[in-house]
Amino acid sequence: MSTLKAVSSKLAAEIDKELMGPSIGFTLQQLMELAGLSVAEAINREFPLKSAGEKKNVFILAGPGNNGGDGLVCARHLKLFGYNPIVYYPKRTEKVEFYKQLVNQLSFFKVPVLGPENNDNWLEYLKADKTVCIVDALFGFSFKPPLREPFATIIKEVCDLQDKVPVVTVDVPSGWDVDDGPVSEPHIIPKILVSLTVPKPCSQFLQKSSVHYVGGRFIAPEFARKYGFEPFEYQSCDQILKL
Ligand SMILES: NC(=O)C1=CN([C@@H]2O[C@H](COP(=O)(O)OP(=O)(O)OC[C@H]3O[C@@H](n4cnc5c(N)ncnc54)[C@H](O)[C@@H]3O)[C@@H](O)[C@H]2O)[C@@H](O)CC1
Ligand SMILES: [K+]
Repeated sequence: MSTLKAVSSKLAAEIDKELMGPSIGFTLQQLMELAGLSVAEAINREFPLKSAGEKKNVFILAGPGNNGGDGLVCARHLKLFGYNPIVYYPKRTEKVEFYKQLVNQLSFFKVPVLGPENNDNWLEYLKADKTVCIVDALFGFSFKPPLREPFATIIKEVCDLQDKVPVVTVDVPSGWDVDDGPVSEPHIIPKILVSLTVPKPCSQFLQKSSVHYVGGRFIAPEFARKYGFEPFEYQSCDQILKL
């Protein structure tokens, strides 16, 4: 088991900037692909299809920023893994071309993407008895409370469901303060958290029964140490590590 280290929202943004800056030169698309793949791998690890019987649906809630983009990528990989992903993407970032491309890729794989054109009635499409988990990819480390609509309502709806359908959170539980944890009621209680690159301080407020993974395997050991944490000891070709 690794020692749990966390970086603040401010430091997480600096890490992101340096990874995509001129000296390292990752593109956002590259990092997002690896981030989304790691979330899909965590879902497959926790809810392998062979033991999930008839349940194959995974409901992905995708937010307006890069956390939402991770959710779109995750949906595509889940489809390739044999799940039946359904995406609700209420507020699309039309000005960034590659978000449109991610949606086109989902339609190429016949993954439904719901939104205003379905009157935003995502709950009608969520069949609790057929759904393995809900993926919370609404907000990540750039979220600043208080929640604005329509997301305040969506998060309340998730909270009403979370006793029946487990929530898998991407990087930061949506609606939580990245540094201070849950700041409003009701709040999302993830069964599984996949922290990307390195956990954020709010992860200390996870319930003891929750499962915590780190994913987004894209940094060199020296880079981790420079930002004050020990590199995570991923095994073999795994994209995730249980903390
Ligand atoms: N280095 C990494 O670890 C990487 C992180 N990625 C993901 O990128 C995320 C950060 O992405 P972003 O910086 O785009 O930001 P987020 O996706 O966290 O959220 C930003 C969006 O949320 C909206 N928002 C913020 N506060 C709100 C409020 N109170 N009510 C309603 N809307 C609100 C903003 O207007 C903006 O559209 C990470 O958490 C992670 O999921 C990956 O995509 C790539 C690599
Ligand atoms: K999230």
